[in-house]
Amino acid sequence: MHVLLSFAASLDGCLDDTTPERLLLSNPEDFDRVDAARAACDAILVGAGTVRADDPRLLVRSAERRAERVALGLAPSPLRVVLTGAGGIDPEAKVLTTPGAETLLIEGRPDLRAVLAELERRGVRRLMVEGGSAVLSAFLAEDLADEIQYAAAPFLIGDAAAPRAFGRPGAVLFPQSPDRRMILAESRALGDVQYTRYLVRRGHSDEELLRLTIELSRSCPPVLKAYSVGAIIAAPDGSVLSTGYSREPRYGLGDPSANHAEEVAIAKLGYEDPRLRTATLYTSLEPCSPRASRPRSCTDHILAAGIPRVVLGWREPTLLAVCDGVERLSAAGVEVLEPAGFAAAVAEVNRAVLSQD
Ligand SMILES: NC(=O)C1=CN([C@@H]2O[C@H](COP(=O)(O)OP(=O)(O)OC[C@H]3O[C@@H](n4cnc5c(N)ncnc54)[C@H](OP(=O)(O)O)[C@@H]3O)[C@@H](O)[C@H]2O)C=CC1
Ligand SMILES: Nc1c(N[C@@H]2O[C@H](COP(=O)(O)O)[C@@H](O)[C@H]2O)[nH]c(=O)[nH]c1=O
Repeated sequence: MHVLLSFAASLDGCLDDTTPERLLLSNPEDFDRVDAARAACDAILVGAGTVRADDPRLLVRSAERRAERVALGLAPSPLRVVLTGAGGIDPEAKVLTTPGAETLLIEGRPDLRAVLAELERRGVRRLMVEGGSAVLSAFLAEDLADEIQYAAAPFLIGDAAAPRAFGRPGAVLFPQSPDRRMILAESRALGDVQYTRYLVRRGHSDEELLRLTIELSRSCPPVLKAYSVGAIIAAPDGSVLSTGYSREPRYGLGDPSANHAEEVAIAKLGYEDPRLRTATLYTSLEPCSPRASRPRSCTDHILAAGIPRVVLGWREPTLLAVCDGVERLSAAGVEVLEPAGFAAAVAEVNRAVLSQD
């Protein structure tokens, strides 16, 4: 299961102030981003403290997004999950009484791994954890988070008693330490809010890095005539050197709407970077060759950069073009690996492109 933590915090790291009113850290643009993230999940989880403080409904707000979910055969809003310990929650809480989604109340503070196993049993593949402080910290401290979506609000709270995003400094031992830096997957301004997305490293295997390319590919601006692809370039010890995704806004390559994941990841380093000569390029979809939108295909870029090893999630289907990337790379002496078990997830990200006549 993919576990995504989502929160907004002030510049001094607070999730809230100490007044009883709900503090809005996000702006309308950012709340809309959160709404889209909710709509892309199977379940939204919060702790009892958040229900007591905010009394949220935890529903997808946009009628259009609810309709899109229904068209895919899903419930209009994801399953709502509330964790409580000894305290319980008010039976009149909106999360229990507002219609629009099922609510699962998990009582008695079970082990979080058992919670995830239960949700998996119910078919949850993407879980969004929306807070609060104790629950976000617990998921990170127990190394159960795959991704963090963080909105920084342009003000300070300045109150030591206000809840912090991740516990008190020094009080929790987080595995996401300076020795295990997270991967910066996205950062952009949404009005006066800075939105940042990190992917959390939980291993160094080929499969782990390939899985993260698929998560990166979910950032691609969707279009019907091109695939959504994610790419990561990593050193032999698994440390990430660069990332890219299709149509990532990056200039210097030409029209950004034609950008391919692999070329962006390579361009961020430059052909002359010596680390490319021992690196592995991970990509959710076979590198293109030939290419209609630009003279140089991603296969050309990989060969020109001297990258000796490529790991891919899915061979390009014969739909938009006939791709011979794997053959060309192999013929040039590049080691190409295609681990099993990733095709369905890549196809799912690209379902709109693949379902065209
Ligand atoms: N800015 C933002 O994006 C967000 C801000 N917030 C803010 O966060 C604050 C609430 O945070 P907080 O008080 O820490 O509450 P939480 O929402 O993190 O809930 C904590 C409670 O969850 C229950 N629980 C069950 N299992 C666990 C577990 N394994 N680990 C931790 N808790 C568990 C316990 O309930 P019990 O008490 O019943 O034992 C515990 O007290 C509010 O001020 C809210 O406004 C919340 C969400 C997002
Ligand atoms: N205040 C705050 C957040 N708060 C989160 O939103 C929840 C309320 O959602 P709703 O169900 O729509 O009422 C609340 O319980 C908490 O999880 N989130 C953010 O992205 N930005 C913000 O500024």
